[in-house]
Amino acid sequence: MPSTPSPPCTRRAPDAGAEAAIEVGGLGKRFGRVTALDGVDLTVPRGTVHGLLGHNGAGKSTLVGVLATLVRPTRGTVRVAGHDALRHPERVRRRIALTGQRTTLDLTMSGRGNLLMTARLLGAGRRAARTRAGELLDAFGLAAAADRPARTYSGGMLRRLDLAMTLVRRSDVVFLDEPGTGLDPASRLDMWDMVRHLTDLGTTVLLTTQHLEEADRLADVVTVLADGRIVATGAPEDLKRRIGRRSATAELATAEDTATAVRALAGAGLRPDGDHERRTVTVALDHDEDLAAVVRALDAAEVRPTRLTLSEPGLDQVYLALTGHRRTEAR
Ligand SMILES: Nc1ncnc2c1ncn2[C@@H]1O[C@H](COP(=O)(O)OP(=O)(O)OP(=O)(O)O)[C@@H](O)[C@H]1O
Repeated sequence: MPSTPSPPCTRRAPDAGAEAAIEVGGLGKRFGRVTALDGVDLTVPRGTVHGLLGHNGAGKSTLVGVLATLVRPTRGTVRVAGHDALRHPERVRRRIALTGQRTTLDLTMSGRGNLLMTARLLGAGRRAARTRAGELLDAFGLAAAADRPARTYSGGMLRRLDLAMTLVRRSDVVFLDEPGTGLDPASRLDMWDMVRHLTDLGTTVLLTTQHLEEADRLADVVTVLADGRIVATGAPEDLKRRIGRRSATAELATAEDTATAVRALAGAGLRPDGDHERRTVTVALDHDEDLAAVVRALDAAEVRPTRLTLSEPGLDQVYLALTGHRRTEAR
């Protein structure tokens, strides 16, 4: 755990005055006949977490590759951490960190040893390296295990050490790929806390994830890419409000009740979706008055649901509505 953990769901207001950490305009990238990015405009304010969502092949890795100066775009402008990434990629590289799901740890060495070695390789003096390693071990809740070989660490501890390794050099922008993947629920929450903690230190995080809960919990703003274009961008709550739908689901006692409920709700001008096998009927609540209409229609038809549940829209639903793709869970 970080020494001063931030609440996991703190949302940050963009700092309008400050220069954005990432600014991309009219970005295009073609690989032969494949258009991987097609006119992407993106601004990420400093000190925020930005979630990048998209189906397989949507262009996420290409976009991160361009931002991290690993892929040269076909057209467009790219500024990262205050530098033009196309004209001065080396300046950008000094200000960013990129973590994948592969760990580059030496498991025979201790956590401290790994951090010290990386700091020294990056040119830090002995004392500066020790100080930085100590800070990171504290911040990532690894101080007690600092001098044990990393092979004795749990999966969650290794992921934390891996993230700490990418932060040995202080970076303005950190690119993270699915930080919660492969962790048990408690370690995943710890990891999310840790990512939020990065923004407390002024770091900007661009998070690529297929896990919508991760994006929902972590990101101040989410951008949804589909086929190389941005199809939506906004705070998760805004996207859910704008694109998602509330719905009510009635569970019925018998197949006959289910059929009656579907008829009654359709007769009331609603759009029921009956699942006769499960004996449920779901109705999208497009208007404020629709919930009352559901109850009235069922009552008038003398159908008594065994249960009536209300569902608030999730990011899953938003994603599906925007991209037509179901998310692929890799967990
Ligand atoms: N080096 C390359 N050569 C040819 N085509 C490429 C190359 N890199 C990416 N592409 C293509 O560009 C498109 C976008 O790929 P990209 O890897 O950016 O998507 P992604 O959203 O990261 O997908 P995933 O979630 O599967 O990693 C895809 O059609 C992909 O096949």
